[in-house]
Amino acid sequence: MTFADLEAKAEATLPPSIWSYVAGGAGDEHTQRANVAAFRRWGLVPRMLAGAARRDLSVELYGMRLPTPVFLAPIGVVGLCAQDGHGDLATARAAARTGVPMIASTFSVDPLEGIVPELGPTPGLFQLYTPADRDLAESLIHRAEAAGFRALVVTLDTWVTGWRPRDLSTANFPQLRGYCLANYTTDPVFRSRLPRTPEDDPQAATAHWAKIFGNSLAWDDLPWLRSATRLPLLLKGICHPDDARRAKDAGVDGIYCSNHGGRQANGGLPALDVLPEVVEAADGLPVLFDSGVRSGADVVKALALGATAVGVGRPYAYGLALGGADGIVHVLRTILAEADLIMAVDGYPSVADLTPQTLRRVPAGS
Ligand SMILES: Cc1cc2nc3c(=O)[nH]c(=O)nc-3n(C[C@H](O)[C@H](O)[C@H](O)COP(=O)(O)O)c2cc1C
Ligand SMILES: CC(C)CC(=O)C(=O)O
Repeated sequence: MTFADLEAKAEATLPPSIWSYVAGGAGDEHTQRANVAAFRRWGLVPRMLAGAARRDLSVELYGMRLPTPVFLAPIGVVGLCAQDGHGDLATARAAARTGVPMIASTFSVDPLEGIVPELGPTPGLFQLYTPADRDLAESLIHRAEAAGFRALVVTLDTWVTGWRPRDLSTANFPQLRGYCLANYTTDPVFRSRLPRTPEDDPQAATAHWAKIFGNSLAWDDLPWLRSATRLPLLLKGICHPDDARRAKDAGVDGIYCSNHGGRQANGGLPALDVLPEVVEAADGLPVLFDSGVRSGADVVKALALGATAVGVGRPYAYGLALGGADGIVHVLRTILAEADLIMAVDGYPSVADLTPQTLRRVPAGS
């Protein structure tokens, strides 16, 4: 099915407030739409007789050979899209079945320790929303390491949530909060900060969580962050080449170019449009990318513009809503099959063959 079919079916399936949360974005959602539209301004140029009867879609990331160049972007409280509430476990099972790595959100509904066993040999990465309490941040990081996650992805663009009219009109956030706490109420440091246990006083636990959620990290915090983990460290939300350079200088292992799918700040450039300059500034560091990826053609274009691996976001949440782990597997296989077929037809046998020369700008208005 096409993304439009998937989206329409998910909207018809999910309760309206959950649909608003997942599908919605910041402001009038111009940037969210622009992320998608940006892919249409690039066209792939086919090459003939290029030996693409066999393709190799694998990529290398931190010593891991990934069978495909796609990963599952972190989606907080994705459990809301799952009929049984265990959306993170379903996502991990889909990752296990496809070999597509999963980035688990700090706001997973299933505690992080339960996610890795479901992944089998497929790598899991842990996404951190850095709480203001550093001991708690370190505790989350060390738990993620002990659980077997293979890299730490620190999200920088969501220390405060964006202006999201759909969520504001459904008053979603007060209700969502309670679902964000699984990795906190299981955390010894978080528990030690509360006068009574979260089981005895869930409201106080939620109030404390809300207080520490927002932490605007600064460059000065990077040495601490770097020293807090032995895992490869990536920064998510980098859209400016100077930030990519500075991150590299601070010793990070990877850049994650994303504008959070247009959920945080409206009025921004499409993430795809900033990808080439971020890749150049990253100067050899792996660059993960997401925001607006809806099809196999989109994956191929982001790779051609220099992404090391490409993140699928909303589409898999919709697959989860429609069919649990099977639904996510279906969405991933559809995207991957299309990417593979485009590379076959267009004569690009491997990811390394996809370069900026693979693309031309589509003339305006066509
Ligand atoms: C419902 C929802 C929840 C999200 N939660 C998180 C999160 O917890 N952490 C994070 O770093 N990004 C989060 N994101 C952003 C995604 O990782 C990704 O950047 C975004 O979905 C890409 O845009 P797209 O889905 O339109 O392609 C979330 C996105 C959605 C749609
Ligand atoms: C609970 C939210 C802050 C998770 C998120 O990152 C998002 O909704 O985009």
